[in-house]
Amino acid sequence: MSAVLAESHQAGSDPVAIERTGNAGRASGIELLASIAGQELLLTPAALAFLAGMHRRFEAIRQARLAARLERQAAFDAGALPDFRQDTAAIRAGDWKIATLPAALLDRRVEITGPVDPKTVINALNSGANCYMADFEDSTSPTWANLLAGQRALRKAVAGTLDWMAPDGSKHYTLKPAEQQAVLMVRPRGWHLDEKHLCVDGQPISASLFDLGLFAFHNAQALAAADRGPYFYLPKLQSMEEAVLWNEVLDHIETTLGLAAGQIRVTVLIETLPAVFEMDEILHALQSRIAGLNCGRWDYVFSYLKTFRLHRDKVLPERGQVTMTQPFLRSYCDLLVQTCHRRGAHAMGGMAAQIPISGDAQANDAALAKVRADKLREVIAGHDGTWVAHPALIPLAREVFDERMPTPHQQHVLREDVLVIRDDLIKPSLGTITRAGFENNVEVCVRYLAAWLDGNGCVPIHWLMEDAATAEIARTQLWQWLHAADAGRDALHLADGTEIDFGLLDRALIGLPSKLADRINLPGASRINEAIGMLDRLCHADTLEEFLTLPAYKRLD
Ligand SMILES: CC(=O)SCCNC(=O)CCNC(=O)[C@H](O)C(C)(C)COP(=O)(O)OP(=O)(O)OC[C@H]1O[C@@H](n2cnc3c(N)ncnc32)[C@H](O)[C@@H]1OP(=O)(O)O
Ligand SMILES: O=CC(=O)O
Ligand SMILES: [Mg+2]
Repeated sequence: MSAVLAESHQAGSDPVAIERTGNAGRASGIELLASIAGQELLLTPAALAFLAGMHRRFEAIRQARLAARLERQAAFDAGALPDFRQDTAAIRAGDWKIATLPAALLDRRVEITGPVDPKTVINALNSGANCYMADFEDSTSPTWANLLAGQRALRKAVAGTLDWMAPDGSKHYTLKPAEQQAVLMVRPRGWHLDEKHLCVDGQPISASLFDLGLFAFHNAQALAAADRGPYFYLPKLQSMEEAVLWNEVLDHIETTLGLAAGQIRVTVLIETLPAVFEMDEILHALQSRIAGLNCGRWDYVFSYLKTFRLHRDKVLPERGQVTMTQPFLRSYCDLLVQTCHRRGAHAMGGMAAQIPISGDAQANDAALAKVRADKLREVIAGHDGTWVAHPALIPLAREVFDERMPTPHQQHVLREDVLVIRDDLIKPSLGTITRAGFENNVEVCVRYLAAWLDGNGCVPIHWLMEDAATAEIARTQLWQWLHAADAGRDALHLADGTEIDFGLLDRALIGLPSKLADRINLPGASRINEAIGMLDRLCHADTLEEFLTLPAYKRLD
């Protein structure tokens, strides 16, 4: 084994054949289309061969699953409504449980999430939370540099050697001892995304396989030896079949890397409207390796909007009014808790968008009160744990869960009182669209997109955490409101009676640069005009773009 391989593959023996990049790599079908210093330590020939093997085995199935999404959406666009499946009724009716949970995942009352830069990784692992979800998805802008810096940071964190010096030398960050660290979980990007910098046989590899595969390749054995995983969060699934695909991928990884069957455990985000109708089926498809389901509320609202993009009777009020106490979101959480606990899985709560507000005690108290109310709602509903966006929120979330959940989890709360039917899950919420709500959607979208294009995937805007999922809600609402008048239908109106038309959008976009002019330190300030142009095009397009990050990724790197 070469020095590089010996350094980069902790297991000591290569489980897969080695191929080479460069000219020889092109001959082997593997091409790296970007280069940053030190990447060869992660993208070793063996790691690349491992990723290529997964691509060759699973790419056609991934494409079939993505095509199935479009087919299903075409039916929704034609008027069909999502519902529980008839062909899987036996799975829902059956009496079965998921595999016993590992000790490290029994008590997950507070999970912190955050992007994968070294400082955040250290702060999150040291934060006192039970778990840390290292996020390559909603909160990471997937520049090549961010992805590889993240993989490198996580690899060093698993090895216990990660440290980081603030650029001005003012603080040296080091990890606490392993037993005091949060349990690491990693969230790869979703099935819809490609990783354009790594091509196999002329095709870009799936971003999910790249993120998860590379992490597993370098860390799985060390984590397994410490009985700490590997553990993953799986995002944006839309169907049982997509869970089957994940299960096959994870089986393959276990076999190839010599892990015990079922060593990899996953938590699936239920964050699309179609998936809420297949929760039992998703648990069943991943029965031997699932640990829980999570209410990914922001993408869930985005998915509701997207699914019903052409359903005039399902238009939601402005973003700020679509809170978790709205009946359709309450039903989603209740059904998730009931489903999980019936099967022996954890029912994880989600993320309140409020973050601590520095320099304004009153506003800070109000923000924290909202987070507290959200966590209280979750623990009362029967959730086994929750998410926080910021370390300062951990004590608050822990206090609420400790008080109401004296046991490590509350799987004994079966929620047999819950009776959720299809119509409960698709009921639109009442409310209004105000001028401020419209303009806020425009501002959030532009500022988030600008930050993302600049390599920053999570930013505070007006003291709310904004990431890809929250920005998607703003973007999709704008498109839906603006296109409500298509095909000769009546336009929608703001609460003040103004018709929602493209003039309204134009005025909001034109006014933005001057509104933000004195904020030169805004994340992504130099990309604001580009973001304005993108939002303008996305809103004018006749069809709704599936994901904001698909066209945006073409402009990255
Ligand atoms: C819809 C979804 O998918 S939710 C999941 C995805 N979203 C997330 O994970 C949100 C993660 N949160 C964040 O990225 C950040 O909290 C932000 C961007 C919202 C705010 O960050 P900042 O403006 O840096 O916050 P602030 O200045 O108050 O940070 C104070 C300290 O806490 C740290 N910190 C803030 N958030 C986190 C976090 N999530 N994990 C670890 N450390 C964090 C900062 O690094 C900073 O550390 P330092 O004192 O050592 O310099
Ligand atoms: O990933 C979480 C969400 O709310 O979206
Ligand atoms: Mg999400």
